[in-house]
Amino acid sequence: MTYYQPEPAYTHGSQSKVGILLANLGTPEAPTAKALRPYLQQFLMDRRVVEIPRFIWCWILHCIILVIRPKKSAEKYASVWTEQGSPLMVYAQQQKKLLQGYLSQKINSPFAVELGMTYGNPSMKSAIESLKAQGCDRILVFPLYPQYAASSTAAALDAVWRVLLKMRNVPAIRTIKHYHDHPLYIQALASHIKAYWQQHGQPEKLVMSFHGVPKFHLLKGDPYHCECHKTARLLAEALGLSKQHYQVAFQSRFGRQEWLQPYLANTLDALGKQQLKRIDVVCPGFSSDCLETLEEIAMEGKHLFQSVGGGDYHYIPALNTEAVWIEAMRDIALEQLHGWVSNEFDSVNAEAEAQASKERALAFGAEK
Ligand SMILES: C=CC1=C(C)c2cc3[nH]c(cc4nc(cc5[nH]c(cc1n2)c(C)c5CCC(=O)O)C(CCC(=O)O)=C4C)c(C)c3C=C
Ligand SMILES: [Fe+2]
Ligand SMILES: [Fe+2]
Repeated sequence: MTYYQPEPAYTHGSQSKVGILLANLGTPEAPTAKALRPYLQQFLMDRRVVEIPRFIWCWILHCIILVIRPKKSAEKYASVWTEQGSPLMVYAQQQKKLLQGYLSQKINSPFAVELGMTYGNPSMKSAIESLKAQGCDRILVFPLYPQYAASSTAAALDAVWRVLLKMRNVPAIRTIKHYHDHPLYIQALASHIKAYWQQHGQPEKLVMSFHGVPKFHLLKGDPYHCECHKTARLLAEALGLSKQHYQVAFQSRFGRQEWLQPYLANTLDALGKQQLKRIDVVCPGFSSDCLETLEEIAMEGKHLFQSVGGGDYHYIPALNTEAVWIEAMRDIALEQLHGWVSNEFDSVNAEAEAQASKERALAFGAEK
């Protein structure tokens, strides 16, 4: 017996690959209370997600939350479940396949893409083991969260570190912390929204809704709140929206603590009472649709807004498998893979560099 996992056989001279590990949250296996229980238990036992002291939290979680919530959440999941499974999983698998294809047109050296979930399956362990079995000794971790939050991004990275802690032959690791202000991400959002408006017309107001976190995370230095606001500002600029034409809100409050404000429910209530003729809601922090967008925003939100006098309500789908988004993912990954893969960008850069140095040499010669 050894503490460290057995390794794939090491062979001299084998070509090493680069792995891209798409990291996402995870989702239950089925829309049932039975499947929700272990998922919620793993999720809500994570200290990154709930920071209440363990002895109090274990009691609350097991005696109250895991008794009541699985059934309620299962009903919500059932309302968005597809024939292929949970929307989050379906989109994440499609994103993985598409990214693999898009990258293969740009990368000349061997690479592999895998999907790993912080909670549930495919686990981070299975994803990393699969990358290693395919010969990857360098891995880029690409969280599918544009804005950094300790409760999402750091939780995903923790799940990666936990796997590595038990590994004898640890791969080199690079991580993407965030891309909330990356021009390609902002452009992808803007062109996706513009295309939606071309087809469906434009609203009086665009609500940009982000997943919430407890307010004390912000007070203790989590940059998530600021990153959400920066995304919103850049997106509004790219769409040419002035301040009165958009609003930021935070959704999915969990528990009794104060969360980031304004709450989406209050925002929709106020906008509905103003009897706006039409609002659109978009969730820029979700790279794919999931329970939180399809049920809470597209269904519950619409009901809230219209029940107090609001007019038309459109939910603009997440980026999902839009080509602009997969291209953005590819190019964000390529920036971070610099020096690890050979690609067209490198040859373009190499050509530009060669040309620049030729010009410098000529200029130097002329000066002399
Ligand atoms: C931006 C990403 C996310 C952050 C930050 C985040 C923080 C956070 N979430 C909870 C509690 C729950 N979230 C749940 C679902 C869920 N959360 C995210 C993303 C972020 N969460 C996604 C994409 C999803 C949907 C998953 C899916 O299967 O579609 C749930 C489970 C559903 C339910 O029972 O309501 C809980 C619980 C907390 C407490 C938190 C920050 C502290
Ligand atoms: Fe969440
Ligand atoms: Fe802030």
